Formats: sequence, structure tokens, C-alpha cells
Amino acid sequence: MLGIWARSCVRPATTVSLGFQRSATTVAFRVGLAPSQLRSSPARPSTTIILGQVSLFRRANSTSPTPLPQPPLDSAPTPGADGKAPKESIWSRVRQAFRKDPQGVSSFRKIVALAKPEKKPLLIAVGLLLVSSAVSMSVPFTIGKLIDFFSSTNPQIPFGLTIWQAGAALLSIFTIGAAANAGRAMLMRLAGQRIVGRLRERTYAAALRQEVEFVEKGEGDVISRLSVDSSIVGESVTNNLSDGLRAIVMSSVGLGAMIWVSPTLTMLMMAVVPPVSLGAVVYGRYIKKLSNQTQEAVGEMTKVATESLSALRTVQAFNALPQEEARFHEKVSKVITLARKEAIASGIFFGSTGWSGNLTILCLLGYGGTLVSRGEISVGDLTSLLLYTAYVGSGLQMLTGFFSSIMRGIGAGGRIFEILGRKPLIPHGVGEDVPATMQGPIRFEDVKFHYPTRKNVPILNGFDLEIKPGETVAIVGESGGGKSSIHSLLLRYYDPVGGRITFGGKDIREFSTISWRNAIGFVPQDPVLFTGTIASNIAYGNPDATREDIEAAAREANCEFVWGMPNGFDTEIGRLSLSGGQRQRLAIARALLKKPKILALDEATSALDATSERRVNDAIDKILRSRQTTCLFIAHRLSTIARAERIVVLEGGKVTETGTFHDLVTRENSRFRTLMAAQLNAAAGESLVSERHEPREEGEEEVEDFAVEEVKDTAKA
Ligand SMILES: Nc1ncnc2c1ncn2[C@@H]1O[C@H](COP(=O)(O)OP(=O)(O)OP(=O)(O)O)[C@@H](O)[C@H]1O
Repeated sequence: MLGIWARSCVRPATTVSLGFQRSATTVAFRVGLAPSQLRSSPARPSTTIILGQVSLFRRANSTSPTPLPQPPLDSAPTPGADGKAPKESIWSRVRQAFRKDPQGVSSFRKIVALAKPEKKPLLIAVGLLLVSSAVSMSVPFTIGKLIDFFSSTNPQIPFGLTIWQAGAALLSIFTIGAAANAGRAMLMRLAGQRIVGRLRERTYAAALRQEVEFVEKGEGDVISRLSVDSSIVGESVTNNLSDGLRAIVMSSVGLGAMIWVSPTLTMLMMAVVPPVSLGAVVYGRYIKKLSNQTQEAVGEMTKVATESLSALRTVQAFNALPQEEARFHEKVSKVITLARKEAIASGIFFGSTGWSGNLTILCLLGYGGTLVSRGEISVGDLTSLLLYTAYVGSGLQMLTGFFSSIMRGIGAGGRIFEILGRKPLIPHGVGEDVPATMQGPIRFEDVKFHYPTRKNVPILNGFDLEIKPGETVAIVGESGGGKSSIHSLLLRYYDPVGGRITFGGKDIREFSTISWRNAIGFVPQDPVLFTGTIASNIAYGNPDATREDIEAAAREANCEFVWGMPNGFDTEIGRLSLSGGQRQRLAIARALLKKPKILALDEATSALDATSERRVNDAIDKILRSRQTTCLFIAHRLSTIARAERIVVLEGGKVTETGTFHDLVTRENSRFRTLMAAQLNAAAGESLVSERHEPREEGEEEVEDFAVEEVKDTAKA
């Protein structure tokens, strides 16, 4: 009986302990990793062979930047190595799989193209990979020679080296291998992160350029594409590519070495390769399909979370926590169901490949042991052969993992390239610039419109309106009548389905959206603030604005509250850290800073109390008096409506009445009066009975008196 232990470094992080025992009938063989080494072993697959049983553990890259749940392919232990050489290359399998999937081919090309800017570091990494793989692949050979050396009665070292010289040479080779491996890992990781970063930036830029409808209906999905899908694609082109190359080197060099040691034993092992390759292709395709579905489910899950977290105040106010949890649970369950399918598929696949691998090892040991006992091959040769078998087996296993990861990358890539390649329905930045000095009327000419998601609900149905330069028009109408939709069309969030909108006689579709939107100052119904200072919020979209410009706009919009704040314009604010009235005045300042040709105000005073409303109205009055800006505003409040030079009543998607406030209030059977009846009566009542409850402020405008007088007259009449 012979007992020999040798320790050798295969890869920097992997120590292989080899135990070899031989008696007349039994050959037992053991290669193992200490559990601590397994735990600390990086993303590389590790091979454990215990008494002829080959198992391969793949661990997910623990430092993966992916923040959201991933399909468990890489995280589940995948036992089994099959101990056979690849007959056909991974590329031919990839090509074969893509032949029926041209979309996959184009995604694959695009993924490869993404790696182009990283060509240099990736090529260096590939060079280092070859060096470290060459060192790794020399280990079984070295171990075989060491076993023969120690078991021989007349030990001889090649090249006439002493044992110390041979030891030093091996140590140097392994150090070079370790350094190469470390360099490869660093370069690949950095290149991967840069690719993911670029991909995210491009996808984000493409998403920002889409028409609002596209993003608004799938906000969570876009976020999931930005975070999860892009990191899967990044992993595909770097880590997985590196694994794939390493697997190819391991399998082909291992196979060559095996043939060199014993062609007969190699042929025995090759018998299991074709069925495993076929299984890998089928498995890869299935994984790709599941990966697509999983990413979509993750997108849905993110959408639910984004929606409720951004409306946390409402969720808490309505005690809707259980309801939200249930909604989220439903989406999470869908992800888990898909993950289960993937786990079952990977279990079956890796279980069966492991089983066939183990069977091959058994046959190899039985037949190899016989050859050793007959003296046809040495113990060292059999050891080398078994180690190479393990290398080839693990190489093949890695190739399968690589193939399914590439498929996942293609699935995720498809979702990203869908956004990257999508042409927005409203082209971004294409068309003429609006000339700086251009002034002219805005005309809505027979405009017809419905929302893309509700094609059978007409919103505008032959809407005609002309607003002269410097004129102020208020649109009134029933709630849900389409007033805000007019602003959406003006801002080109949507285009009309019929008719056109012109500025100075030119269809606004001829202008570039960038230039056209630059000409419009927009104050939405519920102004949005961004995290930052008050100054940065006023200067939003105007990065070149000076502090003087910002302060002037704030003054014009009656934002006097800013001067009272501890840090003035440098006060940090969040999304909701100002009152409704302050937010609206800040939004007016933001719009005015642009010095817009057109001002579009949407219900700017809807959420305000009387004092705040007066402040906002004062700000609006200042703009109107200057008559430099054409104003189209939507208002419900009489005090705001009365400020407009002309009022337009929108009903049934058309203009049904138009005129001055005085005209409409005094007109017989006026639609405006019907619409405003409640407010007119309330205002009249208030005016007649108690005159005013609010103390009149200095400088309050005549227009309000005019409105009150009109209301009084009308009520009296
Ligand atoms: N993105 C959208 N997709 C589909 N339908 C929409 C969309 N936005 C609004 N609508 C519908 O279009 C109609 C007009 O909406 P709009 O916001 O223009 O009305 P509005 O007159 O401004 O109402 P309010 O005075 O209550 O703000 C409504 O019936 C609304 O439900």
C-alpha cells in the first residue's frame, strides 16, 4: 500500500489536497477544498472530487452590483462535473441556438459591441487569463510527476534540476499564475463596471427622450431595466466571457493533455459529451425565456414599490399598508414562481450532467486502475489523467454556465436594446429652432385628440382657438373636459390626431421639441420640486442662470418667503418640503426665469388659501401687465379667471363660448354662468352680505374689484 500526500497550488485561491491510495484491487482518489476556502473562494467555479465523485460548486458573484432579486441560476449550488471533453465549440452551440432566433443574434452582436470601448483592458485580461490558465493546466501534470517522483525507487527530476531548484521554479510559476489571475479579475471587473455604467447612462438618456406616455405607463419597468438588466448584460460581457474563455482553455488543453496521456481512456470519457451538449442548448434556450419573464416580473414588482413609496403619505393616511403589502406580495410571488421553474430546470440539468460525469469517472477509475495494475500506465499518469478529467469536466460545466449566462444576458440585453433602439413617437430635438425674436399667434386649428391608451374616448373634437401675441386666455370647463390635455398638446407630450397647432403660422411639429419647449414656461397643477437648494429649483432647466436672474424671477413671482428662510436661496428643500402656495410661486419663478414667449399655467391657484392665492394672482398680474408673454391658463377660481382678457369655455372637446369675463357673465343663457353658477353665487353672496372677510392688502389689484362688482351686478340681475 502506498500513501502519498502532495499539496499544490492550482489557482491562487484554490489549494488542492491530493490523497492517493493503492492496493491490489482499490484505487481511491481525493481532491478537496477546505470549507473555508470554498466560502472565501471568489466567483470562479470550484471543483471538489471526493472518492471518485465529482461535484462542482458555482457561486454567484457576491460583489455583483445588482440590487434587486436575481434568478437563482448562479446562486444555487450546481452539483456534478461530467468529466468529458467538448466536442463542438461553444460558439457553434451559440450560433446553433441563435439560428432560430435572429433577435437573439442582433442582441448578442450589440452586447459584444458594448465591450468595444474596453477592447484594450479586455485584451490584456484575456492575455492574463491565458497565462493563469496555462499555469493551472500545468498542475495535474506536475502532480503526476511528483507522485511518480516520490513513488519511484530511483527518483529523477527533469532538466537535471535539484529538488530545491525545481521547488523554486514551481513557486515562481505559481506566483506568476496568481499575479496574472489577480490582474485578470481586476481588469475584467473594472471593464464590466464601466460597461454597465455606460449602458445605464445610455438607457437612462434614451428613456428620458421617450414620449411621456411610454415611461409613465412602465416607470418601474424602466427602472428595473436600468438596474437589473444592465448589470446582467455587463456581467455577460465581462465575467461570463472570462469564465467562458477560461472554460474553453481548460477543456481544450485538458483534452489535449488527456489524449497525450492515454487516448483509450480519453475516448471512454468522450462518450457522454454529445448528450450533455444537446442538453446545454435546450437548457440555455429555456433559461433565456425564463430570464425574460423574470426580468419583466421584477419590473412589475419595482413598479408597484415605486408607486406606493412615492405616495407614502397617502398610503399611510389611508392605512393602506396591508393592501400595498398584498400587492407587492403578489408581484414577488410571480418572481418566485419563475425562479422556482429556473431552479427546477437547473437542478435537473446539473443533476443529470453530474450523474453522467460521476459515471464516467467510475468507468475511468475502473479501467485506469486495471491499466495501472497491468503496468501499462504509471500511477502518476493515472493521477494526471483523473485531474485533467476533473479540469475538462469543470471546464465543460463552466461552458454550460457560460452559455446559459450569455442567454440570460441576451434576454436582458433585448429589454435594454428595446429602449435604446426605440424611436420616440415625438422625435426629440429634431426640427427647426424657434427663432429668438419670433412672435406670433398660437392657433389650435380643428384639433382632434384622444389618448393612445383610450382611443375610443375623444378628448378634443374640432378644437379651434387663436391666442394673439401677448394676450391672456383662460380656459374653463367641466372637470375632465380636456383642459390640461390642451397644455399637454401645447408642450408636445402628445401630438393631435387631427388638425394642427401653429405658432406664428408654423406647425409646432416643425420645431425641435427642445427649442419649442424652451419657448414655453409651464406651471403645472402640482409643481414638482427636486432635492436641492431653492436656487437650484428655480434655475431648474436653466443651469446658466445667475443668482441675480434667480432672485429677480423669485421677486417677480412673489416668492418673498425665500428671503425669510435661514439660508435664503441656499436653503435645501426636498420634494414636499414647501407649502402648496410656496411650491406654486416657486414654479412660477422657475417658468419666468426662462423668459418664455408663452406661459402655460394649469390651475396654478387650485390648492391655495385666499392669502396665498392673492399672492400668486399678484404674480400672474405682473406678468400679464407686461404683455410680453402670451398666456394660456387653466383656472377654476373666479378671481383667477377674471384676470384673463378672454375666456374660452371648453365643452364636448370644442369651444362653445368665448368672450371677456364681463361678456360671459352678462350674456343671456351663458354656458360660462352655468358652469360657474356655484362660485358666482357664493362670491355674490359673500360680497353682498359681508363684503369681505379678508383684510384688503396693500396693492391689491383692481381686477379683483372688477370681478366682485360684476358678480354683484350679475347676482342682483
Ligand atoms: N394619460 C392619460 N391617459 C388616458 N386618459 C387620460 C390621461 N390623462 C387624462 N386622461 C383623461 O382625459 C380626460 C381629460 O383630462 P384632462 O386632465 O385634460 O381634464 P381637465 O379638464 O384638465 O380636468 P380637471 O379640471 O379635473 O383637471 C379625462 O377624462 C381623463 O381621465
